[in-house]
Amino acid sequence: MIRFSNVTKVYGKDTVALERLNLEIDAGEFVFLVGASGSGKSTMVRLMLKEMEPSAGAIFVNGTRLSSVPRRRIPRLRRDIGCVFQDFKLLPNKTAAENVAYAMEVTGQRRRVIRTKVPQILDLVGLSGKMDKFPEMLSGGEQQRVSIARAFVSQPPILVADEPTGNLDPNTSVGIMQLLHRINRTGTTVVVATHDREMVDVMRKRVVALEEGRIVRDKVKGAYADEV
Ligand SMILES: Nc1ncnc2c1ncn2[C@@H]1O[C@H](COP(=O)(O)OP(=O)(O)OP(=O)(O)O)[C@@H](O)[C@H]1O
Repeated sequence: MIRFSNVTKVYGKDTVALERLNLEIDAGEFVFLVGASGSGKSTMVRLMLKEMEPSAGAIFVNGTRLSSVPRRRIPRLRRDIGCVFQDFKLLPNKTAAENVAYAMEVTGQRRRVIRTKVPQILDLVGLSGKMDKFPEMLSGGEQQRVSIARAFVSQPPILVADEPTGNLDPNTSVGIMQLLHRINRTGTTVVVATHDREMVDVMRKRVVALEEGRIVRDKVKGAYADEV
């Protein structure tokens, strides 16, 4: 589903963010990318979204080599990867429902589909009573739920989250992780970059640990928590 093949990313002249990295994530997996600040997590996320190109090596998403995707087809590619960020990235002048609807509009979905799906997805993330609230009227956890709803409303095969709980308190974070887990159970491949070790241990999922742009551990479900 997602494959990094010998990927190196160098920023500028000599900042090596990833070094000959190999990783394979199968369809339906839930994978944490962990590592200290600067270890390369966000770089991996940005490469998966084709926000930039690797310096060497190749990235495949759904069997497609990203470097062969022309610029004009990037929007189509992004439809297959929902993304969630630490700072939610909601439009402040739109309500929760409008934020989700807008994401569907820009990908060309029909009005009728949007009208049906928006309430359904907001209900799924536990926000049916807050559809008409603007982001500033919502808590951080609620805002993140809106952004997850927005990322997932078209049921992409992959959902990528970069520090989704970075701005949230521990209890709220657990709720967000449980939501991502539920989304994963519907068959969506979920990749979460985080430095929240406690959360990672609780979740008992595959954990890929990065250090200075290299994978130093790759543990399947549960094994990681037992070791540390
Ligand atoms: N746009 C950029 N230009 C130059 N160097 C960059 C850029 N983005 C990241 N880097 C460098 O690449 C390395 C990896 O950064 P990256 O953001 O991928 O790490 P990270 O694990 O996501 O860190 P954090 O947890 O702090 O977000 C770091 O040394 C960082 O300083």
